[in-house]
Parts: sequence; structure tokens; C-alpha cells
Amino acid sequence: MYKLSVTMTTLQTESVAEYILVEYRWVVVILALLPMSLLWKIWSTFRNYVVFKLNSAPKMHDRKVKQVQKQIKDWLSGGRKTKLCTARPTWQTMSFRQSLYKKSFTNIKVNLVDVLEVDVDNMTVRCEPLVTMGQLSRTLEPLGLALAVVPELDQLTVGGLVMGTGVETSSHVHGLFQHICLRYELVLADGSVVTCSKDENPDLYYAVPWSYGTLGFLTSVVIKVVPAKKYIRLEYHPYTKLSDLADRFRKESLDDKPHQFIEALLYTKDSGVVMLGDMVDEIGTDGKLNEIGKWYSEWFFVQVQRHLKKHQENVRKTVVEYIPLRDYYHRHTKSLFWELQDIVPFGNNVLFRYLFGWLMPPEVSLLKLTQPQAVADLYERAHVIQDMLVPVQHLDKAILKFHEEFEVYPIWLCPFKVFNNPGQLKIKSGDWQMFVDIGVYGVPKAKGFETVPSTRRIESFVSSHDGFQMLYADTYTTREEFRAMFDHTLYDSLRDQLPYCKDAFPEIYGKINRNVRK
Ligand SMILES: Cc1cc2nc3c(=O)[nH]c(=O)nc-3n(C[C@H](O)[C@H](O)[C@H](O)COP(=O)(O)OP(=O)(O)OC[C@H]3O[C@@H](n4cnc5c(N)ncnc54)[C@H](O)[C@@H]3O)c2cc1C
Ligand SMILES: NC(=O)C1=CN([C@@H]2O[C@H](COP(=O)(O)OP(=O)(O)OC[C@H]3O[C@@H](n4cnc5c(N)ncnc54)[C@H](OP(=O)(O)O)[C@@H]3O)[C@@H](O)[C@H]2O)C=CC1
Ligand SMILES: CC(C)=CCC[C@@H](C)[C@H]1CC[C@@]2(C)C3=C(CC[C@]12C)[C@@]1(C)CC[C@H](O)C(C)(C)[C@@H]1CC3
Repeated sequence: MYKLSVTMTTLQTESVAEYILVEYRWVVVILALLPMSLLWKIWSTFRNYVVFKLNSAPKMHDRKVKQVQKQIKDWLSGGRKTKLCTARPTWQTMSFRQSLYKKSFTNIKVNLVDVLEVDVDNMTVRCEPLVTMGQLSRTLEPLGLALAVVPELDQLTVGGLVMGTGVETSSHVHGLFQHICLRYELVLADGSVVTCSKDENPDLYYAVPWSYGTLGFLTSVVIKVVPAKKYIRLEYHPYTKLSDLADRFRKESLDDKPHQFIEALLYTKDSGVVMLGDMVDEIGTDGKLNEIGKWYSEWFFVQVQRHLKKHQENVRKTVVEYIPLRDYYHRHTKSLFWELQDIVPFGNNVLFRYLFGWLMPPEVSLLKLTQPQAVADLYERAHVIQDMLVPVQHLDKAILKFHEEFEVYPIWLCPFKVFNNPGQLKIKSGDWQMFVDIGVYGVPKAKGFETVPSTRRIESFVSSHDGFQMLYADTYTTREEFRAMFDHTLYDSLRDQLPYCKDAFPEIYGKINRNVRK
């Protein structure tokens, strides 16, 4: 058996073939995927612009919803032989694996890709489920608006974020993506169209988030927007002791008048940077403009690490920068957090950035489409991608546990509120509780790491500390453990009540467990 440990960040490979596939994946990426990604981006940007300008989408919407209804009626009249899922090809999604059920279920085309209406008086935007975050921030910015929570990878869709979940650095104020969604329109398994909100069909409204398309097909969503300003004034606060960093992170998240954006990156168990941001219209005298979205700009997480190093060398402590709004929202997009360094190891090299930086990142969908099975197996064996959501008081303990089991850095920390609403996420008491998303993406260095047992120990830690797991990545929980992590009371009762729901859709676990994901 070969053990070729290549660059520092690269995966440990077990055969020469694997070594070549992994180590030279960048050849395919640069020669084929980057040009293809560019063509795709040009086409979809142009089309979205034209549709929105001509304002033709709202008229089309009802027709497109009728097409969804028709497909369901055909399924009903055909004897309900299989279960249903969306026809969105699994390689196009941001979920880590390919979903095997897409092959055996009836695929319902829900090709709804338009921003329908921006209502400036009520500060809402109505959009269809395939609208992406990049598309939305591009549409809203010229109007001086932004979503209250902008999950930052450009390709994430409204539908996926509602049916799964979305979190970002303003979530300590506004909550998760579901908490800024005011109304859903769905086509149910009996072919009917329903809308739901806090006041209209509230049970359905509260059960839809985290239901993974197992209650109905989403056809539009009304989402809350907030006034936007031109820049984010971002303070970087480096720390070299975990307890100090965690205390600051908690204090800032729980503050009565918190900063608008809070995030931290950990580079080792004991060191990291807490970042506090606020929207401003002018660049102040206390910091410089940093256009991190420019094509030649260095990867954001590398820039942040430099602030930590300067602090460790006693050169400086807190630094302030002004970052253009969209650059900030999509700050981890160009490097796919730090995942791209395993695929294009020289992606942050200065020459590469000046020559090809404007093409980055390759589309995740194209990366998924061209991923050889050997690479998928390797990611299963020697790579961790997990977002664990735990109450913020357990932050220090959780980091130590993650260090023991995974030892992967950087770690992404993002605080968010969970409101005490009905539904799958239950909190112990009060109107809300502050959580932290601990995002771990990379090659584990912990001695004795083994994917299934190590991840299962983390899952059980999270569950026993009243936390949750994000489900776009792999879960190794059993059905019983999964049902203990997420409250199914409201969800189960709705599935009993909604006509044909159980015929049409499996329960959530049936769509996210490891057996149905390759
Ligand atoms: C013309 C077109 C534009 C697209 N624009 C975007 C975009 O702006 N943003 C994005 O993220 N993805 C866009 N896509 C991607 C598209 O939404 C996905 O490829 C879709 O999920 C494909 O599903 P399918 O293969 O089941 O359907 P397909 O077989 O690709 O499509 C089924 C039918 O729906 C029509 N259709 C599909 N998408 C659109 C659309 N956007 N507008 C009008 N008709 C459409 C097709 O022309 C076809 O008649 C676009 C695709 C097409 C064909
Ligand atoms: N910052 C963040 O918050 C991040 C979030 N994520 C995660 O990525 C995922 C989103 O990725 P994305 O590619 O947008 O979504 P996906 O296509 O992966 O969809 C996720 C789930 O939502 C269901 N779904 C999507 N659209 C509809 C619809 N119109 N009607 C019914 N069900 C629907 C899908 O059902 P089906 O299987 O039938 O297609 C699937 O089960 C989420 O799970 C999110 O948590 C990932 C990275 C960052
Ligand atoms: C809640 C938050 C902020 C989550 C961030 C999640 C990202 C780090 C995830 C989302 C999609 C994701 C799973 C992905 C991958 C890495 C981690 C990503 C970018 C990669 C690119 C790793 C390499 C793989 O071969 C493959 C191309 C399949 C995936 C695609 C999706």
C-alpha cells in the first residue's frame, strides 16, 4: 500500500492512480472546468438581467406552478407508483454527495429560477426556489437592499436553503435563513397550491424548514430584506488563547447592541481571529479599503491569518478594514472556504491570481460532475466536511472535542439565534437561544481518525449538548439518533394530515442518510 503524503494540505492517497487523480485534478479544473464555468456564468447572469428588467417573470410564475401541479396530478392518476423528488440533477446541488434516490423517484421539474418582485415598501423580495444567492445579491445591491441573511456561496439556492438551512454572520441578529422567510408557496402531494406564514397554515410554515422537500414542492418564498450600505467596516481581533477568544465571541454575540456581522476563524486550537462588521457608507480614517473581491486579491482566510501572525509577532493588534458589501458577502466563495486549496494547490499564488484569478472559483456543480469515484472515496476516508450547531456556551468544550477527534484547521465559527418556534429545532427555554455553527472542512490530522467512528462520536457529543448537525454533508446517525436530534412531533402530525404526503415523500431521514448518498 502506498502512502504518499503530498503537499501539506493534500489528502493522504493510497494508490498511484488515486495520487494522480487527486494531485493532478487541477489540470482538468484549469483546462476544462474554468472555461466552462465562465460560459455558464455569462449565460445565467445575462438571462437573469434580461428577465428581471423586462419584468416578465411574475406572469410566467403561475404558468410554471401549473406545470408542477400537472406533473403531480399525472403521478396521482398514474397510481402513485414511486415517491417524488425535484428533477434538479444532483450534481448541480451544493450538497456534498450525489443523491441516489433521484434515480428511482419520479422527478418533478420545478424549473423556477426568477426573482419575482422586490417590494421596497414592505422590505421584502419574492423569489422562486432556484434563485441563487449570487443572483439575489446582484439584484438587490443596486436597489440599496440586501437579504437579512446572505448564505455566502454564490450557487446556494433559495429552495435548498429553506428546505435545508442557511446561516451567515448576521444570523446572531436575524436567525437562520428560515427565520427571514415570511411566506412559502408550495405544491402539495394532492396537487393543490397552498401558501403559509405565521398566520396562515402556521403548522406547515413551521415544519417546512429542514424538511428536505418531504412535505411538498416549494414554488416561491417571500424573504425579508434590509437596507444596505456600500461597505462593511470590519474589525479583526486576533487571539492566542481559546478561552479569551470564546469569551469575546460569546460577549459580542450576546451583546444588547451587537455588531451587524460576527465571525471567527480558528487557525489552531488556541489561536484565531474574531471579526466584527458593520455596514457603512463612507470609508473612515481608521482603516483602509480592501477590495477582497478583485480577481487578483488573496484568498480571504489567508489574509485573516496574516492579522493573526502580525499579532503573534507583536506588530499590531486590532486592525480595521473597509470591504465592499458584495465582496464581504461572498468573501469565502473564491476559495470555497479553504476547500479549493486541496484541488488547485497553487490557487493563491500571486502569478496564478493575476492570470486566472478572475475565473475562480470553478462551479461546484462542474466539480461534482467531473469528480471520479476514487476522489469521492478518498474524501470519505480522509476528509471532513461538517457543520455542527451547538449552544454557544459549549463553544470551548466543543472545540476541544473537535480537536481531539478531527484536528482540522481553519475552523469557521458563526453565531446564530434559534427562535423558540414550533418545528424541528427545539430549544430548552426562553424566546431564543444563541448557537454557534462550527464549520470543519479539511484533512484531519488527529491520530486515530477514522471517518465513521470519529464522526459518530462528534455527532453524539453534539446531540448530548442539545445541538444539531447540518445535513448537506454526511450524517452517520441512525434513524433513532436522528429523530432524537430533531423534533419530529409537528412534522409527523403534518405528514399524517396532508393527503398522499406519505405516499409521495419519504421522511427526512430517508433523504439524508448515508445509504442514499453516494
Ligand atoms: C433557458 C435556461 C435558463 C437557465 N437560467 C438559469 C439561471 O438563470 N440561474 C440558474 O441557477 N439556473 C439556470 N438554468 C438552469 C436550470 O434551472 C436548471 O438546469 C434546471 O434545474 C434543469 O432542470 P431539468 O434538466 O430538469 O430541466 P430542463 O430540461 O433543463 O428544462 C425543462 C424546461 O424548462 C425550461 N427552463 C429551464 N430553466 C429555465 C429558465 N431559467 N427560464 C425559462 N425556461 C427554463 C427549459 O427550456 C425546458 O423547456 C437555466 C436553464 C435553462 C434551460
Ligand atoms: N452558508 C450556508 O448556510 C450553507 C448551506 N449549505 C447547505 O446547502 C444546501 C443547499 O444547497 P442547494 O444546492 O441550494 O440545495 P439542494 O438542491 O441540495 O436542496 C437541498 C434539499 O432541499 C430540497 N429542495 C430544494 N428545492 C426544493 C423545492 N423547490 N421544493 C422542494 N424541495 C426542494 C431538495 O430536495 P430534492 O432532493 O427533492 O431535490 C433537497 O432535499 C442546504 O442543505 C444548506 O444547508 C451549504 C453550504 C453553505
Ligand atoms: C454552513 C457553511 C458555511 C458551509 C460551507 C460549506 C462548504 C465548505 C461546502 C459546501 C459544498 C461543499 C460540500 C463541496 C466541496 C467542499 C466543501 C463545500 C464547498 C467540494 C468542492 C470538495 C471536493 C469534492 O470533490 C466536491 C467537488 C464533490 C465538493 C463539492 C461540494
